[in-house]
This record gives sequence, structure tokens and C-alpha cells, in this order.
Amino acid sequence: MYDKIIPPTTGTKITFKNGEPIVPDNPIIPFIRGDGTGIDIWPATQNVLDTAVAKAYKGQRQISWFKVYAGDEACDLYGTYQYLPQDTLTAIKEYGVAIKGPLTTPVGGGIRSLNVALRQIFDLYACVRPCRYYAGTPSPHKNPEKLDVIVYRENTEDIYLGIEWKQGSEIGDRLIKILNEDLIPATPEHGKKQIPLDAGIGIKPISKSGSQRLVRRAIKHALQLPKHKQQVTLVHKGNIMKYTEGAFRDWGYELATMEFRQQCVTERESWILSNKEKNPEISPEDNARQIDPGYDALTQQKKAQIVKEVETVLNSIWDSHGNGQWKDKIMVNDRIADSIFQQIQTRPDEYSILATMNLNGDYLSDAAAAIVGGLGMGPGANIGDACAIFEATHGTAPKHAGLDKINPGSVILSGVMMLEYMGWQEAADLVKHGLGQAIANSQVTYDLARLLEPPVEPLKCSEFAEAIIQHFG
Ligand SMILES: NC(=O)C1=CN([C@@H]2O[C@H](COP(=O)(O)OP(=O)(O)OC[C@H]3O[C@@H](n4cnc5c(N)ncnc54)[C@H](OP(=O)(O)O)[C@@H]3O)[C@@H](O)[C@H]2O)C=CC1
Ligand SMILES: O=C(O)CCC(=O)C(=O)O
Ligand SMILES: [Mg+2]
Repeated sequence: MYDKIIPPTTGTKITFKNGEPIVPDNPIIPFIRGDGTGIDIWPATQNVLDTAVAKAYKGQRQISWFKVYAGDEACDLYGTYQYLPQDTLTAIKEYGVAIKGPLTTPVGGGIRSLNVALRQIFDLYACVRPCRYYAGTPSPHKNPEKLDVIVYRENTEDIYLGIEWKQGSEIGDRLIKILNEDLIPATPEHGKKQIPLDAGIGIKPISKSGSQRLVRRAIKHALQLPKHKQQVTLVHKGNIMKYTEGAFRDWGYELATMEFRQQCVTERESWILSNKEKNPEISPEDNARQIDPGYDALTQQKKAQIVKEVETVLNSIWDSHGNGQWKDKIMVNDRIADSIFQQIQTRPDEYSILATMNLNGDYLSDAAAAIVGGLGMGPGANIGDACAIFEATHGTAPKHAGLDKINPGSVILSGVMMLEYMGWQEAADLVKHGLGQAIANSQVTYDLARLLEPPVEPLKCSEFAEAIIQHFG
């Protein structure tokens, strides 16, 4: 079955039922060490996870790690350009749950991202990146503890599908010609627009099914959160990209109000309902005026549309959502992407789950991680219906590679997400506690040490892992 790797002789595989993992006490879990600082981070992570599992379950549960290869390490073993060998894909498919360090992607030319390829191959459509604050972590923000969000990033489409043509390539030029001469003129709303003849071209597909399965998972996750965090914000740049990003928003609302009608209320619905709660006699027109501040300046047709929206909401959900019942439902709202970048800084406590398309989520997860202490504190999970791969938000940080210096926190916390996904909450809690205590004691790596006031002597990557373990208690 395998060419150059041998699975552990003990342990069994994780299986899936209805999209959920069924985990034995001794699962075999493939891991990819990763390029660059992966060489430092992975041993530190494995040490912490194994010690936590041993302490929590006293030998009754244990992970059998299965080393598989990707990136530079894979080329060393399998030969030149063998960045993602079939062995690795076979192992992840067979064992279902895996964890990885970061992998290098060259800019401009060269191979396409191995990280993205893994997500696409295994259809890991939800990239889940929680950003929460650990007390004592230095941050450029005054109140970083107010940010407690989970970026739910669509992980398989958008421009990450990687369908693009280089400037000057034969097919790229043909495509521009067809668009300029045929397709754009045939679309009246595009007027006389033309694509510059010396452009590179990329395609941005956003599908209804892809958007809705992501939002479905985000809403299901919101249902598990404490009441005050039960909110899903659809993040988009739909004012500019109407049929991709705008459609993502519309499909998100459609899913929330069709599939989760009893559990969800949209922000606009909540305004309509609360207007009537405050003034039971309010006319649909006055209600419409209050939800749309520019109402009086609108055309008759637009006004009629909003009045109709008010009437429809009151007729369809007043009984189930009115009289304040909506306050116990999941709030689904939307924000324009550029605005959400400032909102998570200026009004962080107003947000919980941020459902995004691929590119926006990539940007937003780095930005949110920065608020709570930087990329060393940004874990992540790529989740599908029959597979999950856990990995940090950050990349290979090559300038720090091999120095036993980098912060392993993000991969360790990705391991925590994996333990929680497996239902091994006791071990996950030990790691979270140990990490929280280490940081609270200013036992931190260089990235956090340099921000502390006064600065402290940094721990090495491996020493930070040991400090976490010491604080298991
Ligand atoms: N999923 C993946 O595997 C990902 C892979 N990549 C790839 O990684 C490579 C390098 O990307 P790059 O743009 O440099 O981004 P990186 O995320 O690798 O690093 C950028 C900077 O972020 C800080 N940083 C990153 N990781 C940590 C950490 N664990 N602890 C503390 N600080 C950290 C460092 O800042 P400072 O030096 O200031 O301390 C580092 O120089 C590229 O090839 C890219 O494509 C990128 C993102 C994700
Ligand atoms: O794959 C890469 O090189 C970058 C991916 C990335 O930035 C991310 O997933 O956050
Ligand atoms: Mg990124």
C-alpha cells in the first residue's frame, strides 16, 4: 500500500459517520513535520500533546503518530519535485485525521501551494481559525481580551482554486480577446469596459453549494457556543463583487432563514421585530423608514420593496420570533470586508463567528491573530465531512528555522483543536491550562518576550513546550 513509509504497528484508524469522527482509544494519526520552522515546532508540539494525553488518560488513551512527508522533506525522501507523494495522500485518506506544520509556497512561479492542495484534495471546506486571548499575552491593543472570534473560512474555492493565466500566455491572451470582443460587449451592464491586453487573468468562482455548506457548519458551531456568542457574521465585499462576494452573502442568509429558521434571526429581521415590539401600532411604512434611514429619498419601487420586506417578516416570523423571542436565536448579520478589519479592532466584542470566503478569511485570520498576540498564537483546523487536517494560521517563518526559537503555540493550539475534535477534552484542557499558566508567568518565546514590559528573557521553542507541561499541575 505504501512505497516508503510504514504505519505504526499499534493503533487503529479514526472513521467517520455523518461527518463526525469515531475515535478509538489508540488512534493512528499521520503528521507532516513541515518546512522551515516546522523542524522546531513539531517536536515541541508532539511532546506537549503526548504528555497531556498520558496525564489525562493514564495510558488508557494514546496517539500512535505516523510520520508522513510533504514539502522539502518529501523531496529528500522521494526525489526531486516529489513535494506531495502519493504515500502521504493515501495515509491521510486512510486515517482521516492528520496534523501538519507549515509548508513553503514560492511567490510568482513554481509549485502551487501544498497547503491549499491538501485542503482541495480532501475537500476540507471549512478552515476554522479561533482567535482568543490568553491572559498576560502582550498585544499592540489596549483590550485584546475583548476579541474572541472564530474565522470560518471557505477553504476550497475563490481565487485559491488557482485557475489563472500568466500575462502574455497564449491561452491568457485568447481569453482576453474572447472577453473583450465577445462576452463583455454581450453583457450590457459592462458597458465599454475592456481588459488591458497585457493583463494576467485569474478566475474567482464562488458557488452556492460551497458557500452554503460553509455557512451551515458555521451556524452549527454557533449553536454550541454560549448564548452571548451565538452570532454568525457573513463577511464579503459584495458591493464591488456582486455575483461572487455579494452572492455569498445572499446564499448565507438564504441558508440561515431556510434551513435554520427556528434557530436564526437576521439583523434586519431583528430591527423590524423590535420596532413593532416598541410600538405595536407602527405601520409597515414607518417600520420600513426606521430600518432604512435613507428611506424617504428612495424611489417608489424601492420603498415598496422594503415595505413588503417588513410585512413578510412580520407575517412569517412574528409568532415564532416576536415579543423578544428573537433575542434567544442565533443572530446572522453581514459586514463588508474592509469594514470588518476595522471593526475587530474598534468593536471586537461585537463579533463571534466570522464566515468568510477564502481570500478574505486568509487576510482576516492573520489580522485577528495579531490582536491576540501574533501569529505564534493562531491555531487552525481544516474540516471536511470525512477528513480533518489541523494546522496553524502562520507559515514557515524561514528566517527563524532551526534555531529552536519560534513560538510553537499555534501548532500546539491546533493540536488542542484536534483533541477537542476527537472528543479528548480532558487532554485539551490540560494543554490550554498549561499554556495559559506559562504565558501568565511570562515564560514565553521571543515574539512575546520582546513585547512584554519590561521585556523578559525569552524561552526557546522547546523550553516553552516544557514550561507548558510543567504547568499541567
Ligand atoms: N498553512 C501554511 O503552511 C502556510 C504557509 N505559508 C508559507 O510560509 C512561507 C513563509 O511565509 P511568510 O509570509 O513569511 O509568513 P509566515 O507566517 O511564515 O511568517 C511571517 C512572520 O510572522 C511571524 N511568525 C510566523 N510564525 C510565527 C510563530 N510560530 N511564532 C512567532 N512568530 C511567528 C514572524 O515574524 P517576526 O520575524 O517579526 O518575529 C515571521 O517572520 C511562504 O512560503 C508561505 O507561502 C504561509 C502561510 C500559511
Ligand atoms: O499555502 C500557502 O502558502 C499560504 C496559505 C495561507 O496563507 C493560509 O492558509 O493562511
Ligand atoms: Mg494565510
